[in-house]
Amino acid sequence: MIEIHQLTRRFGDFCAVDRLSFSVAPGEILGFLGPNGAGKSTTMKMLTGFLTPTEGSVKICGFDIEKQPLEAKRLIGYLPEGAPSYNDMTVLQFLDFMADMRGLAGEQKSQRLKDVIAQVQLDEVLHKTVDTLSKGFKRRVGLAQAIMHDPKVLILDEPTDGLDPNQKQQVRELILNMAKDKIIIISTHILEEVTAVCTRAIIIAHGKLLSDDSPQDLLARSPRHGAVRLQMAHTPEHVAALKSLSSVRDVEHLSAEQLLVLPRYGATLYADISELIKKEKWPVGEMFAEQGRLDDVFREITLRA
Ligand SMILES: Nc1ncnc2c1ncn2[C@@H]1O[C@H](COP(=O)(O)OP(=O)(O)OP(=O)(O)O)[C@@H](O)[C@H]1O
Repeated sequence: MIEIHQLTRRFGDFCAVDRLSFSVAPGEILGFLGPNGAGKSTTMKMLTGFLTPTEGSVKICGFDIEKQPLEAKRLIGYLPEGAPSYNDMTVLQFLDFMADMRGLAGEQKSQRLKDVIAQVQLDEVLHKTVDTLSKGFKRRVGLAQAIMHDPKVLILDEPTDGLDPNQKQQVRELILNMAKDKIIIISTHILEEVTAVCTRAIIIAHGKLLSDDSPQDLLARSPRHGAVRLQMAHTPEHVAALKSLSSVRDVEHLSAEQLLVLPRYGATLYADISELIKKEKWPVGEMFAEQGRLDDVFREITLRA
């Protein structure tokens, strides 16, 4: 369990993180979201003991990060923002060094190095120095050092930043495969990351917690959630007939061939519209149920703050 209580960080008069409190349990993959400058990295740095809070506390599996830093840090793997340091080491030298730092030795160390290099797919760059790597490979080296000691807690600051779409997919699969009994916190402003890997999402802005929900519940707050898109050449009569259904809140004209039918709060449209189409024998090409858009919800929550 991670327990965060009233966590606050000020830089002079400026409050970057403002009394955040939340807990994360094993098995959860928490997406930590917020616009630029919201306080995500500052929070990650305090969770991992890199930055001292002005007020509040962080407990990692019962160990206070300030009072019992060694016990707490042993349990954490951290991928910070940006790239790993030690630029003049080769990837292999760097990972070997990190394995030593984490107390691995002998056969256990060799096996773990082999496994991590395979998991993060670093074979082709093992003998290149870190400073010559592309941004994507630097992120992957950072990820490899974070998981080296198979930590109970993984804190990843923008883990897929700079990766191409294939690498993003691989890293997300890796995170999902590791998640079983770990606590994983991912800071991101990429909303697709949340639906792809997270079981829960916290949204912050100006250092304050604004929302704490499952990705599904967040999506359900989208004005488009449950809307139905109809592919059909339409007339004002079609629109009027749709609007007369009690489950319909509004009908948006997307193009001459497409209508978006929005539901009243809590209503389900699909069956009502199907029935109308069948009864009136409308020439509908396709009909899609919309899931909603996380970026609409994110904008609504963070712009209101
Ligand atoms: N050492 C510092 N001194 C002064 N201000 C700082 C310091 N570190 C961070 N800040 C400020 O605190 C705020 C939060 O920064 P932080 O890096 O935590 O945001 P973020 O949510 O991670 O943003 P991004 O998505 O852009 O990485 C910003 O306004 C930043 O300028």
